[in-house]
Amino acid sequence: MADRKCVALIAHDQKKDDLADFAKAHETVLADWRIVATGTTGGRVLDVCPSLDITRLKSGPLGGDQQIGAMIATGEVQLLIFFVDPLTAMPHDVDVKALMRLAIVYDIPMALNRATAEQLIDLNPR
Ligand SMILES: O=C(CO)COP(=O)(O)O
Repeated sequence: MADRKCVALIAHDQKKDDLADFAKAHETVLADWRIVATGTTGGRVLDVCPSLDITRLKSGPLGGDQQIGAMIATGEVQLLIFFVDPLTAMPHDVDVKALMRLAIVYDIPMALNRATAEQLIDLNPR
């Protein structure tokens, strides 16, 4: 439904289990959102929450982060939940930074770890 807000879900490889667990724990709340996700992350979340309305974009290193950044710029994404791995070098680090930058530029709520996501998921009006 077009009137539902849209959340973007992304997790780096070492954080995908954690994001899938987070999504399962908040499945009822997430069911009220439209969801976009980078390719692999979206697949992992759908494995545990098959009923969720998730649009899978490209994988992060292949442009998925940039797709979500563009959706933030056009006002299509209102919340970013991105479980970042700070201990692994990423070939697409510039894309990750660009995505975070656009979330700041457009002043949307952005959770970069689970503790913050746990706070935001309940605060945001749906
Ligand atoms: O790399 C990512 C974010 O920077 C995530 O992409 P995937 O969900 O496709 O693994």
